[in-house]
Order: sequence, then C-alpha cells, then structure tokens
Amino acid sequence: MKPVRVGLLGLGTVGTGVVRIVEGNQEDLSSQVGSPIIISKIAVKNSDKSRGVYIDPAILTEDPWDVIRDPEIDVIVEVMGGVDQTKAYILEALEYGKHIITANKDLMALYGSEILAKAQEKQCDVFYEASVAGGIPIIRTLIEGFSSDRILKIMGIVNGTTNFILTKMSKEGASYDDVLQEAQELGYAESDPTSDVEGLDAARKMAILGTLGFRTNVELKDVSVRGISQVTKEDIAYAKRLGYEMKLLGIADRDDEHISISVQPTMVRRSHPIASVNGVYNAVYVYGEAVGETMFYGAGAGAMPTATSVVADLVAAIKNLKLGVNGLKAIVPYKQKKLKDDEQIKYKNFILLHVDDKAGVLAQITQAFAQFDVSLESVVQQPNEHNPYAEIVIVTHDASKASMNKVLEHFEGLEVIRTIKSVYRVEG
Ligand SMILES: NC(=O)C1=CN([C@@H]2O[C@H](COP(=O)(O)OP(=O)(O)OC[C@H]3O[C@@H](n4cnc5c(N)ncnc54)[C@H](OP(=O)(O)O)[C@@H]3O)[C@@H](O)[C@H]2O)C=CC1
Ligand SMILES: N[C@@H](CC=O)C(=O)O
Ligand code: NA
Repeated sequence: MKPVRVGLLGLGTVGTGVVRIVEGNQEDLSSQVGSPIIISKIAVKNSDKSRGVYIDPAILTEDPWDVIRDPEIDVIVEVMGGVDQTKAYILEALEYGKHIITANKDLMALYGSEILAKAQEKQCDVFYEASVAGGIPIIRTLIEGFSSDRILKIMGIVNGTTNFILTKMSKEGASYDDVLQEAQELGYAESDPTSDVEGLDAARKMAILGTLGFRTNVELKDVSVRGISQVTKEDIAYAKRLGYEMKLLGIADRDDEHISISVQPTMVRRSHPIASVNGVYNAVYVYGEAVGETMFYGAGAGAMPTATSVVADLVAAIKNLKLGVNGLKAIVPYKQKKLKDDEQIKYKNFILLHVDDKAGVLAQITQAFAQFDVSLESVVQQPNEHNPYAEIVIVTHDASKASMNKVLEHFEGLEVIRTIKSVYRVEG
C-alpha cells in the first residue's frame, strides 16, 4: 500500500500533539484509511529548537514553501498560525491539489469563504475542526449532525484560556495576571494572549460557528466583542451571590432570518448546564428548531485534545482521497445575511451602580428605566459601610440593546449616580 504523505506546517503545542498521535496510533489510523500515514516534511521557524518529540532532522525545514511545493505530499496540516502569509501557503497548496487540515481560526474567520471556494474549485478538502473548541467535534456536528435542522441559537464557551482564568478567579480567588501566565505556560493561550482575553479569539470562533449554523457568511466584523480584562473579583462575587457564574460567552441567535452574534462576559444562571463548564473546558450549546436543546463538552485547548481533532480531520481527508470524493463537503454559505439592529437584539442585563445614599435616588433610577421602556426583574439597594455611597444592583427583564444604551447614557448625566460600576448580559 502506497503511504499517504503529510506535510506539517508548525511543530509547537498542537504540531507536537499531531506527531504523537500519528506515530502512537499509526496501526489504528492506517487500518482505517488503508495505508500508512507518514509525516514526511515539517516546517518550523527554528530547526535547532529542542522539541518534546523525536524528529528526524532531515525532514525539518525553515521554509514552508518546501512543504507546500513538495510533489510527494498529498495533505498539508497547518498548525503554525498566522493569517496573510499562511493564506498564501494554503491557496497555493490547493492550487497544487493538496488537501488542507487547519486549526487556524484567525485564518478561517477572515478568509474561510475564499479558501473553501478555492477548495471546491480544486476538488480538495479543507477541514478545520480544531479551529473551534479544540477537542470537541462541533464543526462536524453542525455540518453533518444538524444538516436536517434549523439552528436558532448557538451559545458557547469557546475560549479555554479565559474560562481557565475566570474559573480560577471564581473558585480560588486567584489574580487575573497570575492565572493568565499559568494558561500561557500550559500552552492554552494564543501567541498574543490579548486575542484570548479581549474576546477576539472567541469572536473568530463564533463567526465560524455562526456561518455553519445559519448558513450565511458571518464575518468577524459582524460579531460584537467584549473581553474579560475589565471583569473584577467583585463582579464575580456579585454574580455568585445572585446565583450566576461569570463566563465569557459567545452567543449567536436568529429570529426569523435576522441574526446577531456577540461575545461578552455574561452572568449565566447556575442552573444552566453551561454554567458548570470550568477550567480549560469548552462547551457549545446548540438549540435547533426540531432537535431542541443539545450541548457538547470537552477540552477547548491544549496539545492532545486539539491534535485529536486535527488527526480526525486528516483521517477524513485521506478516506475521501481513497474514495476519490474530496471537495464534496465544503459548506459554502448561501443565505443572504440579515443582521439584527439594536432594537431587535434583546437580553437581560445586570447593572451595578454606586449612588448617593439619599432620598429619591432609587425613584430617579427606576424612572429612567420606565422612560426607555425597560422593565425590571429586581432592584436591591445595599448600604456600604466603608463608603459614602450606596450600591444598587439591578437585573432587568429582556430589554433591547437600543433601550439599554439610552438608559446608560441617561445615567451618565445623573448627578446622583457616582459610577456605573458594571453592566453584564445575563443568560439562563
Ligand atoms: N494551542 C492550542 O491549544 C490551540 C491552538 N490552535 C491553533 O493552532 C495553531 C498552532 O497553535 P500552537 O501549536 O499553540 O502554536 P505554537 O506557537 O506552539 O506553534 C507554532 C509552530 O509553528 C511554527 N511556525 C510559526 N511561524 C512559522 C513560520 N513563519 N514558518 C515556519 N514555522 C513557523 C513554530 O516554529 P518554532 O517551533 O520553531 O517556533 C511552531 O513550531 C494556531 O493557529 C492556534 O490558534 C487551535 C486550537 C487550540
Ligand atoms: N487560545 C485558544 C486555543 C484554542 O483555540 C483558547 O484558549 O481557547
Ligand atoms: Na472542534
């Protein structure tokens, strides 16, 4: 049996995991695809670096083009990251008829539709399961498992680093900076962890999930994004006291054909299954018109979970290669995109205000909510022994984003409100 030759771009956290699985499970993998799988060339930045796995130095190169242009190579596994240059490598590899496996959400969120269109033209596979929720087969689930349904809502903890940070802050009272460093040391964070903590990584993943779930081209610019860098221990404590857990949640939903996609720190009611997803674990909750509620759970980052998805994609591409049916499964979105406006986007809110502790303040505040048509679920005023102001904690019923913006703008101009301390979306 002629071996299938694979070219690897990148041998860092994920690449090393891919080598381990391909070597460690070779017998099982080759029996599934009907021939040995050989990683025959690997591009790295620094070929002198010591790695956690043994690699024959003869197959290392510092020039990715050596891998892309090798006529012996059938499939390219891209686990090096980067966007513009990496896109050029992938488009050229497709031009040569090579199949692509990638873990790169930055690339797929920005150029997925162009890459998939090229793949279809060239009858090649482009699989990217590891790009969203590392070890969870959520992309395959949306493409295949729910092909028959109409997805109405996708809600996800899709960034392992931030869930790890929020969990440690919440359960151990750890400091934000210390936990971020730990997440970096464990290989969870992106090379620039700003994209994790500021929500961009999650936004890219939600753009990918939204595109698949709603079959329309959700772009990164369509996702409203807020990260966790401003979340304080006090906010987390408040959430807990009220029966919520603080999570960085990606939410994509549709009413009729109008959709909205966002990523923000969210207070999730403890009884919702996604509230108990902790540490580096991810979960994606999918609500389909016919199927109802479903949820998928697993490690969202780290070498071996992520490599599991990469190698499963590799197996799928090689099986297709044997059957001569590559390029059939690309989901190229076909629906016209209709984004909800701020009047149509509705959710519950938590608001924490520091206000003057004097008569009539509460009335001014509740009056503002009434003026802008926001109905309230609860209002609690707490005296604060250490400060001259009182704390007011408000939870609204579902309110439009437009109305809430008007309320908050009005609060900025109210003298009795010292500070709008925090505002969070509430789910569940
Ligand atoms: N880490 C994780 O848990 C997850 C990561 N991903 C994605 O997988 C991809 C890889 O992530 P990860 O393994 O963590 O990243 P690492 O930084 O650990 O590894 C990147 C690898 O690519 C090589 N590399 C980078 N730039 C070049 C270049 N220009 N030419 C040749 N080689 C290059 C590096 O070489 P050298 O080793 O010599 O520096 C390194 O081996 C990213 O797209 C990431 O977003 C997806 C899901 C989970
Ligand atoms: N940095 C990412 C890695 C996986 O995509 C995360 O923390 O989830
Ligand atoms: Na996945």
